[in-house]
Amino acid sequence: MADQVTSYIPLVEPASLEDLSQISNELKLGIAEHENKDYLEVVNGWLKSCDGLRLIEEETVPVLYPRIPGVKPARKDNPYNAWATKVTIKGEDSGLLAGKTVAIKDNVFVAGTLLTNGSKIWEGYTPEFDGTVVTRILQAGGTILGKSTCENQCCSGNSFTSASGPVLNPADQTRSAGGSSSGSAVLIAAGEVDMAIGGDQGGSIRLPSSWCGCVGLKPTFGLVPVTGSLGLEPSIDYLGPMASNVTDVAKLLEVIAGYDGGRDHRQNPHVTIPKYSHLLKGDLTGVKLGYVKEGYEHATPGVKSAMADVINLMTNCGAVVEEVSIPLHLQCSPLFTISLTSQHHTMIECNGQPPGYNELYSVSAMQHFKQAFKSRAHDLSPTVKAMSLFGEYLKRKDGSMLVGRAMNCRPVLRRAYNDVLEKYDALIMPTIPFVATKLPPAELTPAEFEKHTLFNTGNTAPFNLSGHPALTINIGTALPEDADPMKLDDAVKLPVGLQIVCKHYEEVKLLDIAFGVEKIIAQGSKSSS
Ligand SMILES: NC(=O)c1ccccc1
Repeated sequence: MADQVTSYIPLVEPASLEDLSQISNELKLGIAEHENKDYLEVVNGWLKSCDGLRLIEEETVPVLYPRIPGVKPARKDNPYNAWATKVTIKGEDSGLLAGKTVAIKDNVFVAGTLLTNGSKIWEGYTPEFDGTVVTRILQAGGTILGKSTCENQCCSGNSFTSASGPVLNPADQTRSAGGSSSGSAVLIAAGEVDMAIGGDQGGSIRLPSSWCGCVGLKPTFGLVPVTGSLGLEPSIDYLGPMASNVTDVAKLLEVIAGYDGGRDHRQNPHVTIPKYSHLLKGDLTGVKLGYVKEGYEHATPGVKSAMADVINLMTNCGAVVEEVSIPLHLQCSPLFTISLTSQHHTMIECNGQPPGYNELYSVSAMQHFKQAFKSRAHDLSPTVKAMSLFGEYLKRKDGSMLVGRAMNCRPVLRRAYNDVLEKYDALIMPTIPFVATKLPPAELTPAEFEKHTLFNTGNTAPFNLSGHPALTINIGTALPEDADPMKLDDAVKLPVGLQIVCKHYEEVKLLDIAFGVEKIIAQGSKSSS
């Protein structure tokens, strides 16, 4: 039939008189009972006109590389619980990622492969197209080995909230791997993949990278398209590269960065993508670094000492490191709380994809979420439930003004960092002021649960709000504060991450500084062994 184009039009029943009179009463629209039938004609006329959608083709994303559905590996093949699903997808024979294996965080679409987003809510959902980053990895010759476990709806900086159970830190399996891209970091640290895609709304790339000893980059807002992934809140959603070294992070960034033809409203079409991986020199001579006092004051002695060591090495290589103060850095946590919690509720009300953006929507994901949320919202984690409660409460109490007020602080925060970045090439601070904590016990009250999920984002979330690119790189290890003082000789030292932050779109400089740090750390460990 010539007039039949699209596959699927979501069904909405025609309105009844009762529907309209109920809504107009609730909204106090001042519509008289006898007028309702006129309004019914207008409303149902609009609804009828929506049938016309059938005549217009829908933007679809072709799946370019064949694959078979994945499988969840058996426990013995998944010692850290870092794989959500294993599926091998081979890309082009050549390209920047030829020979590289990649894991994809389980909030990103891999067509034909189950997606869980760490939550039972998504049980049974299979996306029908690939996230843009997935397509780009395959086009660049990468081989995808599967989906990595992530925290429940990505709402945690720890690694115990996934519906499939805790993800274990390879350095000490009683400890957290960090999250929410927990599996991505663990698979890199355990040597199961070369690289991984992570997602980050408050630190979820950098937190697990830091605690597992990887390199992880949250790019400038909008540099990497998030098309074909499940977000939390459109103004703090990011995808980015993770790997065991700076060169691989630069390569993966080079492949996934860049304009996606308008499928992601966050992107600027005029940004050109440098060949990041060709531009690494690692010369720290004359590089000016601002050591953010507020990001460091609360660090544990072990983390402070690792930071002091790396600063010493950097200074020996000609870098200039000076303490800087940015008081807002410590004061902006309510901005994150408001974006994450109340705005996340908006996402839930909109089935994960708020209307009004000029971008690609996954209608199947919206449909799945809608049905699942109706029947099994009880399966969400206590943190996500608390976010729903808070968001709905704010909505009922006109809290949207609070959201607006908080959003208006964002440019001020951005300027506070930019003012300092006028005088320094980069800001530095520990990514997390303490090393990996013990995985919590299974039975937690909602308040304890919340504490264990939102406790480590103090230095990371500000840059989700400000949009700056922020990278974490391992600078050594430290003893955990809670190590048994009687058994210090047996205690495992755990990775410490250095966070480096540059101006918007200065990923070349950021990666180059990180490359310099990587070099001196490698030299340092050579000379000390
Ligand atoms: N998705 C995130 O980045 C996140 C991190 C930590 C806590 C909550 C969310």
